[in-house]
Amino acid sequence: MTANSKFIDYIDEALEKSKETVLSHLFFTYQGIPYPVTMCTSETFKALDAFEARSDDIVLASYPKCGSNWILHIISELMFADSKQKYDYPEFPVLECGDPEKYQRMKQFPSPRILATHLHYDKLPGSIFKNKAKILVIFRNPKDTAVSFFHFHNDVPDIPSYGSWDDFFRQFMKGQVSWGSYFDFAINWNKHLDDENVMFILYEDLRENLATGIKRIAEFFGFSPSGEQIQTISARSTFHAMRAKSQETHGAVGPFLFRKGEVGDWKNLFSETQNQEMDEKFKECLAGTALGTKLKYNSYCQP
Ligand SMILES: Nc1ncnc2c1ncn2[C@@H]1O[C@H](COP(=O)(O)OS(=O)(=O)O)[C@@H](OP(=O)(O)O)[C@H]1O
Repeated sequence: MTANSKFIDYIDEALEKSKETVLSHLFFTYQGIPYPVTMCTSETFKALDAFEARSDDIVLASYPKCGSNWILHIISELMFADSKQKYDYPEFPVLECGDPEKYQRMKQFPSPRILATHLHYDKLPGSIFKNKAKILVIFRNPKDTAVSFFHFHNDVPDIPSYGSWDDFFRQFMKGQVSWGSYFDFAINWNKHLDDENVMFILYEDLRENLATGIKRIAEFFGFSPSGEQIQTISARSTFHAMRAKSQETHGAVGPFLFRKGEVGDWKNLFSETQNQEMDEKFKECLAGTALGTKLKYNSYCQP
């Protein structure tokens, strides 16, 4: 990613819009889900219905703050190892963000195109399934996800802040945050983890063993990096390596986006009552499900 890429331009534009936006005006609702007015519009959502996916598109699906920029980086490294061509981000990679004409422009882009998305499964454009694009879905434990989301709002100077962690927690649990409820997102995906062309990856597993995760991702998308290339990509994809380059890759927001990259940071913010409330919600929504097991909640969300 270069300093002049569309990626940084788009983030800077969204930050500029955020400066003039107060929290009470940050969201608009489209088909029942709140989205930030600084990044999404209903015109773009309508245009998205007609988006034509390709079978070789690389789809990266995640709820916000579950590591999408990490996976994007790994994929672009794999593409570089494969073809020696840098993926130049001709467009901001989050499919649902941007102007409605972006889908027309995207028709001209060479394959493979990288499509990141925070959309819930049932809001994804039908052509992704019809044309059998491969989808990598990345999940992170809900407690660290919430904490990362809160800090993003409250640490980035131009993004509307919440009054306190307690305020944010209340809204997160109600799903009144950008891209809606973590739990609805998870319930929706739970039914599709074994679908053809879908692969699941857990943030915490990737952190535990980056090289193994990169190998799995490469195999899924049909890249064949050598052992040495896997090692090089792993070294370039650690939190510290990515944070060190974050201003270059993501502009002013970089150091806030690559904040801590830890597992268990929730222990610094969750009260006993909030722990119990989220444990109950997890039980109600995901306990005993395939995704509930894959999230390893007892390992990552218990004190
Ligand atoms: N390499 C690497 N290793 C470990 N963790 C990493 C890495 N890259 C990004 N991150 C962490 O991912 C969190 C941001 O998630 P997203 O990229 O999905 O954010 S966004 O929704 O696109 O804004 C954010 O988490 P927190 O640090 O907990 O806030 C990032 O630090």
